[in-house]
Amino acid sequence: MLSVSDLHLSFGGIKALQGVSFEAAPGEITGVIGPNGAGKTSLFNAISGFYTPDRGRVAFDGRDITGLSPDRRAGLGMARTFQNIALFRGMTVLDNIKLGGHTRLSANVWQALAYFGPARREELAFRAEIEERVIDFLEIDHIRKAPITALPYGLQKRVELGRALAMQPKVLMLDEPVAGMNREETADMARFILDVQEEFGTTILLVEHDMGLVMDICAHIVVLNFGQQIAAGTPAEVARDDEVIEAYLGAAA
Ligand SMILES: Nc1ncnc2c1ncn2[C@@H]1O[C@H](COP(=O)(O)OP(=O)(O)OP(=O)(O)O)[C@@H](O)[C@H]1O
Repeated sequence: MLSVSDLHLSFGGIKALQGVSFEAAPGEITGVIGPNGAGKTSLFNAISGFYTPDRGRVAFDGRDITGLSPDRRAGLGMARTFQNIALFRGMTVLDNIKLGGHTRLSANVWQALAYFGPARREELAFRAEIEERVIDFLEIDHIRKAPITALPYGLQKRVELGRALAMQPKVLMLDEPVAGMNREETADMARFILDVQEEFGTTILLVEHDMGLVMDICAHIVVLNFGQQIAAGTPAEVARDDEVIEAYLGAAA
């Protein structure tokens, strides 16, 4: 479904990724973990097309997409959320979710906004159906007209997930979906992520610091440290890996 091979990316002298290779299995949740600065967000940006790797390849559905723009990748069925919520804060929940269907999360957002005017009727009806499904699925009907700024943080993150789902992605990339959440919000989000996987069969790639969540919901985990992939396997396998333990203990020290 989604695979990266031998990805290298550097910023000046900093080697953010040094030969990362793995495959996100179809319909499964793959976690990417690692201490601060390990390269997780850089990896996400390279996969979604915001950064161009110095070397290596990103493939999606058997096709090499390394050179494609984020727009084109989104068009193929890749959606993502961001570490810092990237919603239109002055707009309502519903309008943000609508944007998921219309935009490809890119610099072309204004073009997408203009689309609301001349859009074809059937297209809009079809979109509206998807939007309603997403709203229902994420249990956010009661806040559909609320501006984003009026919502607690946990709900904002849920709306951001909704916007990604409105794109009907084949691959959903979640960058720290529970960062900053309290326990209840985290449990809710975990349930929604599992429901997405179960109901839509979506392939999910997850970067997250909350180790409990990663261990609970991921089938497969990739561990990065200083841009290198130091381990990969099931939660149980990586949890007992000496190099992983060392990396985390080192980071905590
Ligand atoms: N745009 C950038 N310009 C320069 N350096 C960058 C840039 N993005 C990331 N880096 C550097 O690349 C390395 C990897 O950073 P990255 O944000 O990918 O790590 P991370 O694992 O996501 O960290 P965190 O868990 O703190 O979010 C770090 O040393 C970081 O400072």
